[in-house]
Order: sequence, then C-alpha cells, then structure tokens
Amino acid sequence: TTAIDLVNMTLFFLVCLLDQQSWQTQIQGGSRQSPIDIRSSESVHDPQLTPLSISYDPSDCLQIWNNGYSFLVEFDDSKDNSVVSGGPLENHYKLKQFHFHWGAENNRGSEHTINSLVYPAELHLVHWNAEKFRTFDEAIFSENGLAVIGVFLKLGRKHDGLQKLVNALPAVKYKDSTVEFSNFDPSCMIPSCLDYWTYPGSLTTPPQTESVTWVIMKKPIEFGDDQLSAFRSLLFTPFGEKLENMVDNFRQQQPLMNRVVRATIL
Ligand SMILES: NS(=O)(=O)/N=C1/NCCS1
Ligand SMILES: [Zn+2]
Repeated sequence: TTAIDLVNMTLFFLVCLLDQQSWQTQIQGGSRQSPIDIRSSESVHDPQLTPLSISYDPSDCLQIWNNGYSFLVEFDDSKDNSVVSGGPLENHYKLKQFHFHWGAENNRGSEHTINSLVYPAELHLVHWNAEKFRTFDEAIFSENGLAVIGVFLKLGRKHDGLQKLVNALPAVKYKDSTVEFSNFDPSCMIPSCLDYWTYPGSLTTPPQTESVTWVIMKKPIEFGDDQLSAFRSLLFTPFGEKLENMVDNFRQQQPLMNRVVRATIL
C-alpha cells in the first residue's frame, strides 16, 4: 500500500464519519418533533389511507417496568405475533411496549392535543419496523424505524380491560421495579372507531429521535377516576428516596414546521 492509498483510505473514512454524524444531527435536529397540537380543520383527508391492521397476541406480554418516567408494559418481539401494518405504514411493525402519559390534575396529561383540547392521559403503543431493521434499538435511530399508536383517555366509566393492569401497579410503585405480567391483550385499549390522524414525528422522550410515524386515534377510550389515581400513585423515585409521585410526565408541544397531518374518514 502506497502512502497515497493510505491518504485516500483515511479521507474516505473521514468522509463516511462526517456523513454519518451529519445524518445523526439531522434526525435529532428538530424539524419534526413531537408532540403537536392537531388542528383538525388543517389536516388533509387522504383517501389512500387504508384502515390499520392491528393484531396482538396476549401471550407475548412479559412484564411491567417502572423506568422512572412512566410504566412500560413490555412484549416479546422475537416472533411476528404482535404487529401493526397498513394505514400509512409500508412495512409491518412489531409491538415492543406500551406506556402512558398523564397529569397531576384532570386538566392536563396528554401529549398530543386536538384543537388545543387536552385529555387527562394518553396511551402510546410503540412498534418497530422489523422488515427494515434487526433490533428496536437500531430502529429508534432510523428513518421509518418506529410506529407509535396514540390513544387518548378520557374520564368516565371504569375500563374493565385496564383493571388487570391497574391491579399490578402497586408492585411497580418505585423506579427500577418490575413485575411479571402476562396474558394481556392491548387490543382492549384500541377504540372501536379506527379513524386516525397520521404525521411524521419523533419520540417525545429521550433520545427524541425523528424516527416515528405517529398514528393518533380520533376517538378516546374511557377509564375511571380510581384507575387514573392508580397511575398517579406510582413514583418517579426509587425505594428509599424522597417520594415523588409520577405525574405530569408529558412533553411540551413542538412546532409543526413543514409538516402535514393526514386524516382518514373511514
Ligand atoms: N413517548 S414516546 O413513545 O414517543 N417515547 C419513547 N421513547 C423510547 C421508546 S418510546
Ligand atoms: Zn410516550
């Protein structure tokens, strides 16, 4: 290898490194951050948006984990049994986990809003593109890596399907606690009306990468005051430290910038 070859190889390596870093900056640069306020009158009806195909296997449900920001219900994503496809998605995406965001009081809690209307809580069902990427962690940092279904929760009748989850929450009161949790079908939290808005966005929690296709269900589901109180009884803090109730775990809204929110009318 001549000295010229070494210089060329070094230059090639540096160019690749800079390109990769500039791309990383782009996906975290802030041109498509979430959450947003969805202004229904400004959304565009797209007749090409097909219904979502959602299929979950309750036996994929593994555990609940208090990660110090929310509680995550985690799924076995080693098979292809719990997946979402269709709608705005070009591939099938595997369910990895779901979690919620909520407020200390009923006038706040959701991350997305509809014409500035806030809900007391919002469910996120997090899926990753298993056709294009090998792992969830790879997908988080990749274009079209994730699909998150957002479902608003409004206060009303007790949600019977949610109660099994609520009953398990005392076991994960403290940050970093986990509890085995099996045979739970998240389909019970999908509204019967499958109309949705969709837009390109980001994770709302770190690393806030711009890798998410958001699908926000138009209709909320209902749950009871006692169920929301159980969410609020969780703690941000680990056992033995000062008690800080896990509340107001939602991100401030982000500018829409150069994005269009598309809507179905099914
Ligand atoms: N709230 S969210 O779903 O956008 N944030 C996440 N962070 C890591 C996986 S999901
Ligand atoms: Zn979330």
